[in-house]
Amino acid sequence: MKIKNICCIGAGYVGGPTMAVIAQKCPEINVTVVDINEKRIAAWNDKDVENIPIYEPGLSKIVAEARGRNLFFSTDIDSAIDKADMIFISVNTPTKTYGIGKGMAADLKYIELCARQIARVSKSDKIVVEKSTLPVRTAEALKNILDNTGNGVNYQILSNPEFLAEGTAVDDLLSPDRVLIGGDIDTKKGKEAVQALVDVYTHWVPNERILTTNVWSSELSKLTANAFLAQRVSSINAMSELCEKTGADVNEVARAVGMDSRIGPKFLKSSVGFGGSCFQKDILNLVYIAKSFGLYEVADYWEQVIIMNDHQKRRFAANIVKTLFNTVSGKKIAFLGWAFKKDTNDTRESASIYVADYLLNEQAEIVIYDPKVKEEQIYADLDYLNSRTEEENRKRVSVVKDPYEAGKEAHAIAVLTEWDEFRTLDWKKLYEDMLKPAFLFDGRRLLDRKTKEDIGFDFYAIGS
Ligand SMILES: NC(=O)C1=CN([C@@H]2O[C@H](COP(=O)(O)OP(=O)(O)OC[C@H]3O[C@@H](n4cnc5c(N)ncnc54)[C@H](O)[C@@H]3O)[C@@H](O)[C@H]2O)C=CC1
Ligand SMILES: O=C(O)[C@H]1O[C@H](OP(=O)(O)OP(=O)(O)OC[C@H]2O[C@@H](n3ccc(=O)[nH]c3=O)[C@H](O)[C@@H]2O)[C@H](O)[C@@H](O)[C@@H]1O
Repeated sequence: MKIKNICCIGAGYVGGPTMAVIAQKCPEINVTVVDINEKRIAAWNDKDVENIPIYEPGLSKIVAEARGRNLFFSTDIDSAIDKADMIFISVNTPTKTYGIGKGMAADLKYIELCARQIARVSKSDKIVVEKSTLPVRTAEALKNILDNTGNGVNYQILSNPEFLAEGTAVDDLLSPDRVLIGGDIDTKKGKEAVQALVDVYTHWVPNERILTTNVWSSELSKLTANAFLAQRVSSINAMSELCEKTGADVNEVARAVGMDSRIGPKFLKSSVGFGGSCFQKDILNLVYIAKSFGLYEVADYWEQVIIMNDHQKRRFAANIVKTLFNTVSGKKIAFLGWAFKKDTNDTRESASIYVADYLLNEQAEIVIYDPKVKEEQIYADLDYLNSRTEEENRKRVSVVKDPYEAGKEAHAIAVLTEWDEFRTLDWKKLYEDMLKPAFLFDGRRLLDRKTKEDIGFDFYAIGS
């Protein structure tokens, strides 16, 4: 079966870049990305391709090539569903904030709405692809909704989780470690559906990197991959605290350990704690699923990854207070970085939000500089926590466009994101403009200790 029309519901960090690459690589397939968010769709359609709503290196060029040719962005969801032979669901699946499973389970209301809309609109057979990260066995619920509409349409459900990381999305999509496709491989129609999606990817992904499994393995593999990745960060962060007590250096330990080919060198960078929209959400979801099957030891095991991460954020903040003679009340602390990692403007679950909140509770004054994050986003992140009034957040936190302004007359500087530009700042100038003793806290192991101490800083770095 040859796919001619693809529809993707959800034009976010995953739907947008993924479909742009599919459209670029498969010029004979029409790809329409739809969303209920009109502003977002308008931004994807902006005449100036640099204004597309997601910043990812290399993305605007791909969009420029395919948009209007075989890549379209639209709010007409019904018509795109109607035309499509394959529909990707790429909507958000946040942690539930209400009801049963509050704070743990994935909120599947957006997924269900998509399924109901597909069921209502479809007149011809469809392959429905789960692109969002979902709890294992969600495909069963989707199939139930789709098959019970009684309009004679045949649906095949596939799971095709996405493994891209923000900041490197385009490279990750163009040359993925693997593409995972789960389907009903025991039936003829199921096999055909899997093959149809395999044929889309083989336009640019080598066959040996395309892995097919049953649906449940595919759904669970995505949660597992994120849990393992986050676990590595929590593992090295746990060691960072021990390093600080013993005179070992976490970078040296990571290097020594990572050279063991069974362990490998990646994802062993100690930090102030992992952030991003997915690690915490997906592990909480895994913990919830394990508990719902009565697997309490499994749940506790994975929950520890989150507990360690929360501890790392808290202890970084607590160390600032302790080092500044046990009080930061009324003291100015400069933050370099607010994004959850470099090369993205995404701040979801960024460690900086929680470090700031802790210090604000201790009555600090915070001045923030980040090269890509907008002021309104920073205030929105703090307001969302509900720790104090919006007025108070604006009174005690300021956002500046220049790192030197942030450092002026500060008691301390804290590096929260590993932006490359922070390495090459004029640290001598920063030092001179600060109050003395001038404290510098490196939450990313970005800066060289010796040169900073030679300048005169009281220097603290995670894990050394
Ligand atoms: N952000 C990332 O780097 C990655 C995310 N994922 C997963 O992909 C999924 C999507 O994540 P993001 O793209 O980051 O989310 P996002 O929040 O950036 O985008 C989701 C979009 O879906 C739209 N939407 C929600 N309900 C809709 C409906 N009923 N009809 C039409 N549009 C609807 C929203 O308006 C929003 O624009 C999540 O399950 C996430 O866990 C997976 C891999 C990487
Ligand atoms: O499902 C998802 O959303 C995605 O989640 C992560 O991607 P992402 O969160 O975009 O970025 P990462 O590079 O994984 O970084 C996550 C956090 O961990 C931190 N980190 C990462 C690596 C490391 O060694 N140390 C460390 O502290 C980063 O600074 C960042 O805060 C995974 O890497 C992707 O494979 C996955 O598709």
